[in-house]
Amino acid sequence: MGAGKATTAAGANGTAADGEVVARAIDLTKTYGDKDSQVVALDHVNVEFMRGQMTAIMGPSGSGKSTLMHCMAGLDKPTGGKVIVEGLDVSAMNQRQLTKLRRDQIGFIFQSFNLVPTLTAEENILLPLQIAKRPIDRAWFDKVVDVVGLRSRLTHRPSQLSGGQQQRVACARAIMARPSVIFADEPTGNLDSHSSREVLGFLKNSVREYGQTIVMVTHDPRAASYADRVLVLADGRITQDLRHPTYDEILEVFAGEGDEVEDGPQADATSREGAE
Ligand SMILES: Nc1ncnc2c1ncn2[C@@H]1O[C@H](COP(=O)(O)OP(=O)(O)OP(=O)(O)O)[C@@H](O)[C@H]1O
Repeated sequence: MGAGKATTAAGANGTAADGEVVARAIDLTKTYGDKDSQVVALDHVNVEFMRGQMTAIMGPSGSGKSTLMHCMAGLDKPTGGKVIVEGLDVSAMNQRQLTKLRRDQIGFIFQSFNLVPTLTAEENILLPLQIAKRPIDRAWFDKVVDVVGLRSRLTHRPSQLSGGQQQRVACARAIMARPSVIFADEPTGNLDSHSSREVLGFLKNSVREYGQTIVMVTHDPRAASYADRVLVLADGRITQDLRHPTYDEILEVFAGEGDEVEDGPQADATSREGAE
């Protein structure tokens, strides 16, 4: 692991050095199954996510990345410990409170875009606000649409858009409600290198320009190199916490772990341009 000037390893306890905490896990534990066949997906994880930062979560398959994100987002109940988002104890919330939290404070971007096929791009972007009966800030909508470069595609349905364009619609939808934190689960997993760069560039831009907080699970070291911080999970624990690591420093962490991290044509071609 590089420990150069730009890359500050903050130990493996996930405690960030500075800034305002948006979300934190305290002693977070998640087990599946019963005593005889128990799987420890998260093993006493302590981590803080800071406002205005993009954090990538990496690690081998089965290391607990999705479980961590789902617990942080209130989609999954922890077995032990706590999740706090914007000072609210997510782990203690009932279903109604969780629905409100996910509606008001949290944005999601999935690998499979999750757009409504019968709605236009514009309708998809505005849908969560309409469901929540929240007013639509047209000036913000215009800004977001211009940043994602979808102005000429607003009347198109998902089937009439490329994968990258569909994912940019999903990004716009997530950011439209100005959530406290966006959780992205392999947002570039289904995209070619060009579209990946577009989507990552947009996410990075929203962090830089609007102070958006993003937590993104990825297997792609190129995608992770866009992040301000890279957390590495192994066996349900945080084993590395890297600040502004370069692509090479990220690769070094996984050196010798074979096929656990993508370094194929897509990863190779996803340049870091726009990442800094
Ligand atoms: N619903 C479930 N029931 C039982 N075990 C589960 C369940 N969900 C996850 N697990 C187990 O918990 C562990 C962590 O899974 P998780 O999906 O969080 O890993 P991951 O790092 O996201 O993996 P991947 O990169 O393959 O998506 C794995 O051993 C997995 O098999």
